[in-house]
Amino acid sequence: MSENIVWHQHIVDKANRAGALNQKPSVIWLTGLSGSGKSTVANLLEKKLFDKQKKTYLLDGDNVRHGLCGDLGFDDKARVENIRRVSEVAKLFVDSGTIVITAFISPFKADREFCRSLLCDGEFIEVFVDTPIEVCEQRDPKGLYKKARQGDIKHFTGIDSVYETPDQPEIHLAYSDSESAEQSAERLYKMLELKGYV
Ligand SMILES: Nc1ncnc2c1ncn2[C@@H]1O[C@H](COP(=O)(O)OS(=O)(=O)O)[C@@H](OP(=O)(O)O)[C@H]1O
Ligand SMILES: Nc1ncnc2c1ncn2[C@@H]1O[C@H](COP(=O)(O)OP(=O)(O)O)[C@@H](O)[C@H]1O
Repeated sequence: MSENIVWHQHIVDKANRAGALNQKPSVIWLTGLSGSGKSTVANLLEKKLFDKQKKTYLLDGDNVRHGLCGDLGFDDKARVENIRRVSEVAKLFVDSGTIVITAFISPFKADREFCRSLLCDGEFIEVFVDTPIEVCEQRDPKGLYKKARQGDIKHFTGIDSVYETPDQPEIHLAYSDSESAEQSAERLYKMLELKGYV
């Protein structure tokens, strides 16, 4: 924290904003390997919420790395800083009353827990997009696994960079041939409804 700073209490607060929007602000944190389906499911979920007039924002690794985190690479230190910045941004969005969906590999448990620690109880929902690396590599939507195997990309998650599996995610999207991305998004949406977030 910077020195000599004083927190300003604003007249309009998170509860006021959330009340006006008739929703419970939260962070739906999708984590998983590259190609596991985070962006696809996150997009479909945001569309479902948007169609119900909910105020949402989707923070996606590839996109955030075009701007806010464009100066960061993929070694461990850079990934920690990436998730630290994203967590702080997510917290600001929650303060604005928004339902935030994030799609970052976020390979380290401590960093995911850091985001949880910034928020109030129940505001952080960890979703483990648990697709085996063999399936991700087979999909290889951006051709990155191929490049990583050829040695053209260093520190690639699951190949020469670690992914720490969540121990107790709020939601576990276990890979199955029979559950489509649309069905996974619907399952997440129903959970949000059931638990009173929307
Ligand atoms: N070395 C390496 N390892 C993993 N991923 C890589 C790498 N280099 C580039 N990319 C692309 O960057 C996307 C992951 O960015 P993230 O910000 O989500 O990563 S992290 O949370 O900081 O680990 C990731 O996006 P997704 O495939 O959507 O996960 C890739 O498109
Ligand atoms: N059940 C599923 N859930 C999510 N993605 C799936 C599923 N089945 C196939 N896919 C495909 O897998 C790829 C996942 O890519 P993407 O969503 O970019 O993953 P990530 O954001 O985790 O890198 C997409 O091409 C998507 O269409």
